[in-house]
Amino acid sequence: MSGTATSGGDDSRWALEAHGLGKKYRRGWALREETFRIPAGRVCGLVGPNGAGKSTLLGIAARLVEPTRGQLRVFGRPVGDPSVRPRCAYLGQDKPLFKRFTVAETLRMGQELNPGWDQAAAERIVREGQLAPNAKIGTLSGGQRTRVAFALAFGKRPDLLLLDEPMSDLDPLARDEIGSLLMSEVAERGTTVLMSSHMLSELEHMCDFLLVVSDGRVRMAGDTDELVPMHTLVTGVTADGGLPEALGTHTVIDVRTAGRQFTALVRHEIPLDDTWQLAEPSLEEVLLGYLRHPEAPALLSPTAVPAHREEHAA
Ligand SMILES: Nc1ncnc2c1ncn2[C@@H]1O[C@H](COP(=O)(O)OP(=O)(O)OP(=O)(O)O)[C@@H](O)[C@H]1O
Repeated sequence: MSGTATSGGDDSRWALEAHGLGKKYRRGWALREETFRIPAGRVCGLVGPNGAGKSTLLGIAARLVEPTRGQLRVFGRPVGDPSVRPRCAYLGQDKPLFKRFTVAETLRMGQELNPGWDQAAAERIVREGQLAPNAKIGTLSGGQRTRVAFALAFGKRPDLLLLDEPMSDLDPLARDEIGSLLMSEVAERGTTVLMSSHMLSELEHMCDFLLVVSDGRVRMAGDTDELVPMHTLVTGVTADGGLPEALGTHTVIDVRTAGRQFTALVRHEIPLDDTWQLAEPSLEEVLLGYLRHPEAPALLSPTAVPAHREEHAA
């Protein structure tokens, strides 16, 4: 849990707490009045298909998008509270930087705008990418610009880091390096990270909490350590081309068949019949099951469900 939360009291245990949070655009709901929470000090993977509502949620947390309904609390405070902004850093997909600024001028701007600025941390990130301080942002490659944007975000020393597909244009070495940096920030400072990504293997490696969204709805949320063991991969022989009847007493999320053999991802409420071959799935297998079947019943672990809150002060 975070050792950096400063607002005191129980609420600062939760980095984000959404109550009936919704965003409606002209064409419809991007986020459909959802209720969930993310504990402080965790690395939370935000997963979902294109158009699921991930950027919308990150945008609301970064105060770039105004919610239509409900409220979002950050470390126990309403997202619009002036105390919230200095504690958050946001890295969007488009990474807006001033093209005419040099790398050094960009970091200087970060220093001037952020009272808790850590110049050494920001410079280290830039140096490790062999970026010349006098290089103009406009002359950098997409991945190099991403590195500068990361330097700005880390230099701010935020308690909450909001990352929208942060590593999509980094080469494998840079991905690995920035990923390690992220993990050491979390370990050393208790920083909370909410990170959208389509790279399931990367999420498996980095995240200890998950928020899966599809069509604006939360489909799964909670500790990976809680969520994954609630599922079993069941392999057996099909009965008349279908699933054995006995499997029907469980929640079957996804089924794959090859010849007469089936492999089903099952959410088990009671122990499974051990005449089948049973195995614990990987996080990636669980995520793929829920992504393939957004109609599967939602699963929120108790950690991800906020206590009822009467007041809705915005
Ligand atoms: N500014 C906007 N105006 C109108 N509709 C929008 C706007 N931003 C997002 N939407 C719509 O809201 C829905 C959710 O979009 P969002 O960008 O949050 O999805 P996403 O999960 O981040 O997708 P991706 O993985 O492709 O980045 C989509 O249907 C999108 O078209």
